[in-house]
Parts: sequence; C-alpha cells; structure tokens
Amino acid sequence: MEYNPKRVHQQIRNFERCLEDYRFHEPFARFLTQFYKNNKQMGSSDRRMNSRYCYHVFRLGRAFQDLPLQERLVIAEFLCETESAVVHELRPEWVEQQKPALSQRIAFIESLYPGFLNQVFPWHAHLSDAIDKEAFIQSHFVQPHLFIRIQAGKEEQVKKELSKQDISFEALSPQTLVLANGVNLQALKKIQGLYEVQDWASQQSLQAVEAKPNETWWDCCAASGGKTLMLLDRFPTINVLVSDIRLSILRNLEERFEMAGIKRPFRKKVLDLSQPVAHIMQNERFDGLIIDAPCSGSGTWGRTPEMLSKFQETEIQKYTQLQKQIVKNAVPYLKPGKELIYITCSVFQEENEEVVAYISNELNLQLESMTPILGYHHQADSMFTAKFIKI
Ligand SMILES: C[S@@+](CC[C@H](N)C(=O)[O-])C[C@H]1O[C@@H](n2cnc3c(N)ncnc32)[C@H](O)[C@@H]1O
Repeated sequence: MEYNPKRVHQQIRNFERCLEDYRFHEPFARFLTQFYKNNKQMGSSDRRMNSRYCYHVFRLGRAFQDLPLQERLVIAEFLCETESAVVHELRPEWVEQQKPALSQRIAFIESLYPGFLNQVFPWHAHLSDAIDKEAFIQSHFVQPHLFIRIQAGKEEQVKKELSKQDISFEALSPQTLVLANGVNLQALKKIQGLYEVQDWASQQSLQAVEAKPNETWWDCCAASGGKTLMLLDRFPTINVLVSDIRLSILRNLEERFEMAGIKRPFRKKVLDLSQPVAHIMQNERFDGLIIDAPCSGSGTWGRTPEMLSKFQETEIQKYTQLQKQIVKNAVPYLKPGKELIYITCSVFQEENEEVVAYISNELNLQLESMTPILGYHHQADSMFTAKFIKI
C-alpha cells in the first residue's frame, strides 16, 4: 500500500491529542465537531483519519486499557480494517496477518493476547440469554450500517432521487434501505421528510402493534418522535399523545412531524413518569401505550463505541428501577383489554426480561410476546420489545 510516512505520524499525533482532550462529557461525535472547529489546520483527509483512528480505538472497549495509546491504535487498526498505514508503519510484521476475514484477525490478536475479547465488553453476565455473546461482542469491531425508513407510498420517489444523486442503496424491504456510512444526506434536501434515518432494529420494534382506526395511543417516552412517526405511518388514522421529560426534545419532534407532513393534530405533554402523574393525566384513557424506555443503550454501542469505555455497571440497576417506575406510572391510563408495547435498545436482561417479569407479576399485565431484535446479524443495533395486554 502507498502512504506518506510523515503524514501518517502527523495523523497519529493528532489522534493522541484528540483522545487525550476528550473527557467523556458529551457524545464523541459532538466533541469531534468542536475539536475540528478548534483545529482548522486539519484538512478533510486528516479529519477523516482522525475520526477513524479514535472510533477504532473506542471499539476495543475495556481491553488493552493499560497499553500506551499508539499500541492500542495498532491493534484497533489491525482488527477494524483489512489494510492500514498505521500497521505498515508501526507493526510491519503484522501486515501479512491482516486477513480479510474479521474472525482471522481476531484469532491472531487472541493468540498474542489470550482472552482479550472478554474484556472488550466485560458485562457478559448481564446479557439476555437470546444474545449470541461472541457474535454480539465481535460486532463492535464493525461500524453499523446507515438505514433509512421510507414513508409508505413514497418508496419510488425516494429511490428515484437516491439514484439521481448517485447514492447507492440496498433495499431490505420496500420501506427499509441500507446506505453507505458517511453518505451525504444533505444532497437529499428535495426529499427531506419523506424518509427517516432509523436503524433496522428500531424499524422492527413496532411489528407487534395492532392499532385500530381512530384509536388513541400514547407514546410515553417520545423523544423526537421516531417511534410515533413509524406508528402513524402504519396507522394514519390514530390519535396520538406524545410525552417526554424534556421539553426541548418535544420541540424537535414538532419540527420533525412538520417536515414529515403530518397533518393530523397530535397532543403533547412534558411528563416525568418516574412520579405518579394523576394530577395531570386525570381521566385520560388510551387504547395503546408505547414505552420506549430510557435505557443503557447497550445494544447501540457499535455506533457510539466510546460508551464501552464510559459505562459503569452500577448504571444497569438505576435504569431498571426507572423503567419499572415509568411503566408503573403509565399503566393506569391504559384501557383494559388494550396493548402496551415495551421497548429498549439494551441487551441487558435486567432492562429487558427482568422488567417484563415485573410488568407481568407486579402490574398484572398479560405477556403476549417478547422479541429480542438481534441487529448484529444485520450490521445494525440490537433492541428488545415485548407486548402486553392489560387484564
Ligand atoms: C429511548 S428514548 C426514546 C426514543 C424515541 N421513542 C424515539 O423513537 O425516537 C427515551 C426517552 O425517555 C425520556 N425519559 C427519560 N426519563 C424519563 C422520565 N422520567 N419520564 C418520561 N420520559 C423520560 C428521555 O428524555 C428520552 O427521550
């Protein structure tokens, strides 16, 4: 491979400076935007390499934490790429071993550092039984795809515009497309709102919903409305209440709804569901609840691998408690005989199966189905969803 050794060493110095500055106070993507603003001397290819090096090192999770940054970079580049100037430059004796198959690259590193995989994601004991531990952990070395969901009826228009803009895609279903990471979505201004960036797993999360025309549904943790938009796409005649603890995110939801051309009026409320909400909700009753609960996000760390370094095991129990409270405080507003959909983007059993057991046993709802959404087979996030009926 051809490369300029001086340039590579400069890029390694940039990378070291960048990671040393990062304090995990914000998502790494946001930190990077600011870092590049403060370092205007870095050209676009330097920025691209810097982002790649940093993300790859985060993909090592909790493994190799005691090694110097440069050593970690070599291992990360070896595992996450099939060819790397860093490996050529700093560990030329590994070049021949950098095989196309990830499993072979892992085997090579394993031969030098036995047991390293277990340290990448050290919370195995918490994983749901449905998760193939090895496949899931290995998936962290590969960046997930970019997925979009196309509005029903707009499939041809969106695909036509993608082709016109020379953006290649693969259709997983009429409404679900895979695009290359880093594709310039700005070029798609003309069809803004006709599609949503939404992971494959998230697109599967409402499959069990059976809403009827004109029913009234409540998205209890709506954020910027990803699930509500998908719900309305499938059931356009339902009425919705969206709520979240954050007013600012509901403002984003309004913008997004407008962009998506949602004409049907919807109601919104700021609600903290960790507390009883009878004083606000009073006699409201719903035909369906979506609880896409705040969670560790452990099924999505392939996209935000810095979380592998940041996450503390004690947070799992805090999320579990909050999830139980939120469900408990929302359930009184569900009509008997109607459905509750519980969703997380976590792979931890405490946030999934344990909360399901709580909802069945303590809140007395009948479990209809429980579906782990295994994204690591699709280069996507992993999620979990369960459907209950109120007795
Ligand atoms: C997983 S996100 C929801 C994502 C959203 N449904 C979507 O599809 O885009 C969880 C949301 O729960 C909200 N949340 C956190 N604590 C809450 C609480 N105590 N009461 C209500 N909502 C809460 C967060 O603000 C966050 O927006």
